[in-house]
Amino acid sequence: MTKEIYENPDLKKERQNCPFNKEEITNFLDGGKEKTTERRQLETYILSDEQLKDAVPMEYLSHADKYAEELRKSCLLMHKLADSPAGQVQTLRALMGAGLGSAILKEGNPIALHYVMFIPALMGQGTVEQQAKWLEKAYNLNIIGTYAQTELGHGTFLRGLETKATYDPVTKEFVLESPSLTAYKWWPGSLGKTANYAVVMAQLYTKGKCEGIHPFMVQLRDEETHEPLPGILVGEIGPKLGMNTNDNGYLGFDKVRIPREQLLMKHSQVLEDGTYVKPTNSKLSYGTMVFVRVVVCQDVTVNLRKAVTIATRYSCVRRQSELKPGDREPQVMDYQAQQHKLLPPLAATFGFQLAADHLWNLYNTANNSMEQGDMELLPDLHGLSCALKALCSSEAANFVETCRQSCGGHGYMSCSNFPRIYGQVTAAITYEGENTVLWLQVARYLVKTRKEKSGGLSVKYLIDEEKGPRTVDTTPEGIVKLYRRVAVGLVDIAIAELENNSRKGYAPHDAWNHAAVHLIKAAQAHARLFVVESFVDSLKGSRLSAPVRAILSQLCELFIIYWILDRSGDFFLCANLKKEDLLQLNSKYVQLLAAIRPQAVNIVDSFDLRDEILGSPLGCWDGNVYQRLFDEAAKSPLNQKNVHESFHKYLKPLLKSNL
Ligand SMILES: CC(C)(COP(=O)(O)OP(=O)(O)OC[C@H]1O[C@@H](n2cnc3c(N)ncnc32)[C@H](O)[C@@H]1OP(=O)(O)O)[C@@H](O)C(=O)NCCC(=O)NCCSC(=O)/C=C/CC(=O)O
Ligand SMILES: Cc1cc2nc3c(=O)[nH]c(=O)nc-3n(C[C@H](O)[C@H](O)[C@H](O)COP(=O)(O)OP(=O)(O)OC[C@H]3O[C@@H](n4cnc5c(N)ncnc54)[C@H](O)[C@@H]3O)c2cc1C
Repeated sequence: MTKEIYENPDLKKERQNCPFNKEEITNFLDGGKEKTTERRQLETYILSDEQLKDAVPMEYLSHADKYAEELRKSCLLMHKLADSPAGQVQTLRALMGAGLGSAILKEGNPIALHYVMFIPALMGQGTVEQQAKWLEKAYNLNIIGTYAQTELGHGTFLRGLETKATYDPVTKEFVLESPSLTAYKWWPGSLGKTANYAVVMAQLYTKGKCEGIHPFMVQLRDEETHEPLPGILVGEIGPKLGMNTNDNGYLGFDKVRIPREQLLMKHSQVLEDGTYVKPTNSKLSYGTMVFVRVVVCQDVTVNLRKAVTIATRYSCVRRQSELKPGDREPQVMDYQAQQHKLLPPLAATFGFQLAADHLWNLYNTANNSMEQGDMELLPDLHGLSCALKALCSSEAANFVETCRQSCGGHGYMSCSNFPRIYGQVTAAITYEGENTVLWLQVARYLVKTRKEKSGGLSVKYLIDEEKGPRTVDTTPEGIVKLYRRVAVGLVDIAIAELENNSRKGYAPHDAWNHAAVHLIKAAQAHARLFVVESFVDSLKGSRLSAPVRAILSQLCELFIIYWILDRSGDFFLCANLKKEDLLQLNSKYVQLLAAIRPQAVNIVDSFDLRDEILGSPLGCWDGNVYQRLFDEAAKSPLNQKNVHESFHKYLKPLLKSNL
């Protein structure tokens, strides 16, 4: 007899009469039907492997056992690469990301940095000969590497890094030293116990002169015994807010000698006699970070998609309180307040994905031209990658926390998966460039462009400023113009602040520091303009059926209005917005909440996120929330016996002690 598949009746009702083809949205997000098929095959290939399932929930393991268990699964995943139906590159991309990879390696991937930064650093910083020497070993996992840049005393200020690499022309070697405790590398993933090699970023000294930060290939551990090599002091930094098996570690050097050829010399060189050959652009050694910032935008979007799916399905299963006196308790998704919490992040997942796709294309174009020696696109790529990484990570972290809060007490359970999702997304605010620092990098680029009237495609609006009447048109295209006016206006306000500070007699660095609040606002407005424009333009340019276009256009309109209502001061200040315009936008916003509400479950179903990837009893497709919560509670070691042994040891004596 076929087992009746349970489906929560409320979810079942939500799914009836869906006006659009969910598969079409799935294909749109995957990049085509073939990509969807490939992804599903890969997910089945990985998720059906019983050896990759956790015998007990990771929460109940020790720090060391969590690491060992995640390393076991991570190594097993690497063995599965060869037979993957999706090919190595696609499979690795999926396994290193926030979707399929996190479904298996819930506490973090001990070898993530090998693929996320070590290999990209070898490719981006190594000569053809150096790539030939090490890349094959890296791809074959004969060596495991990390990217060791941040130190105990410095993460942001790269020019302040202390690790030294001094060239010895007699032996034709570099001598690596950590001159102080603060010079110890601190944070690199996979460094604690896993990696045996690292690309180490160090201050290069030759002929008595410091030539700045450069990348060095360094062996850390013996390839057979895994013992640290002489002069290498390495270990793990301890528990963190999340990602506790990413194996973040520390690394100190006590006069470690490496051959000259282990300076990665794609962009700059040191000749045998110690002569330094400069790069065409001194920031090319920062290239690995640019690549990862671009990838971070996609990863935080996947995490946000998971959080929104969990919260949306749960909000349609959960019935609470009384809307109409005497009526049955309503689904909490029927409260406008709940829609206001969940539908903007739902819309944001599309906006961030489309912007991230746009940035990825820019990265590939820029990288190809830089490979030919053409640096023209680098400033725009740096500015945009900083802007989008900072915006997507901070907005996604806030939205994930809102999703967690929207699920009440059950959202606070570890098994809800919100703590892990939040731990992953909030880390992205800090790593790959702390967001405030990146905003200031963006502002530097905007001010320079506005003043010099020259810059890349993403800042063209600062050069060819639109002329004509400053009317307020609240169509999507008209709203993009409002965002553009705000972006220009806030840059001009920041520049006026800088000039005002200079007139007060501030030195340039003080004038800059005392304008930081305005500079950061201008940078954020620039980033929002990019996302809004990508969202509107991508929908205009896409071939979609009328029903799909209708729902995606509603989501787009909701999202671009949401940010106006959230930042209305900027729009009053710079975009000629009037009170009546804002009231009109507010009523449009609540109309859109009501219009999208009936399709919320169908939209998150279109994300096609398997239960194993969501990893949450609150968000399962069938909506069987309460039974699943109970099943999770039953796994607690404390529930294995009615009376825990500690009662007899501690509580009973207390109860009998008549204090
Ligand atoms: C904050 C930074 C960028 C400051 O760098 P600095 O050398 O001090 O440069 P300036 O601020 O003086 O700017 C000079 C000039 O250079 C341009 N520029 C800066 N960075 C880049 C770049 N990456 N690409 C291209 N151009 C760049 C800048 O625009 C200026 O141009 P002008 O024309 O205006 O002169 C730097 O210190 C920095 O990047 N800090 C952040 C460090 C960071 O990101 N660390 C990440 C470590 S790895 C990690 O976190 C891994 C995580 C694990 C995981 O991802 O899983
Ligand atoms: C989960 C995780 C994984 C990581 N993995 C790696 C890795 O694999 N490899 C690696 O090398 N590093 C790694 N890092 C380190 C990470 O790159 C740094 O933490 C990050 O660059 C921030 O630097 P910091 O920690 O020195 O913070 P700081 O820069 O000290 O930030 C402290 C405060 O100072 C402020 N601040 C700093 N400079 C300025 C300024 N110029 N203007 C205004 N405010 C400023 C910041 O905004 C922040 O509020 C990781 C970090 C985390 C959290």
